[in-house]
Amino acid sequence: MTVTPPLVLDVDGTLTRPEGKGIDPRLFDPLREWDAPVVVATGKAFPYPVALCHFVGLSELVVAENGGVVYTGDDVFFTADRAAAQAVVEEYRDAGYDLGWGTEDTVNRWRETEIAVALESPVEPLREIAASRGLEVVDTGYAYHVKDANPNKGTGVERIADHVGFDPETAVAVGDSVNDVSTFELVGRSFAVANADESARVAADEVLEESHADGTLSVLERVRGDTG
Ligand SMILES: O=C(O)COP(=O)(O)O
Ligand SMILES: [Mg+2]
Repeated sequence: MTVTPPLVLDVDGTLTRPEGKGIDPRLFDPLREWDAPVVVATGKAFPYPVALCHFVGLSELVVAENGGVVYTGDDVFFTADRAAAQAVVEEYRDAGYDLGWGTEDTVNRWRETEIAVALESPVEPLREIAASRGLEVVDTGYAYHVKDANPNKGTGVERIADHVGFDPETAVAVGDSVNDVSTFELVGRSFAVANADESARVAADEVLEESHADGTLSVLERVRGDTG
């Protein structure tokens, strides 16, 4: 008899299909029917994971903005300040660079605690300006995130686990990039999908043979407890 573990799931590169084809719908039913808490831990702005949970029919247990925003299902916590990141991007813009998202910029529009910059934009000047203001730049493979070094996905998951009442040591995490290292370090068992970056591969207990959502589906098969 095995018990179904809580899950901590990254989104981009982990629940998605390759080549920008969005979330793999084969995950919807197993996640909705998962017999333990499912925490979505992402670098995306807060509304994105909330909407994902809402439309898939999951409880809203959300770490957004790489730990800057945490929703326990009852309370929202903001653990970093957008103003500091905003100052970095103002200086970056003044130096002639662009965030790369176009005029409406829905990537940052609802972002409360950090700012994301497109991978097409030059990263070295961004890193220099961020460092001079005590912030860091995290490259997830999907965007550069200008953020406070302190909160991370792991601190957010810890807060949710405490509130919901599970031991992170019993949880299983799946992810693909450096912003998942903190959750991999927190939980009892961690998996990097085959498309994961070097940091995630090194931090994970196991690197999967399958990539993207195929990898996550294989983890669900393996760790799901007996129902009877
Ligand atoms: O927003 C990003 O850059 C990456 O998002 P993720 O943490 O869900 O992979
Ligand atoms: Mg990811």
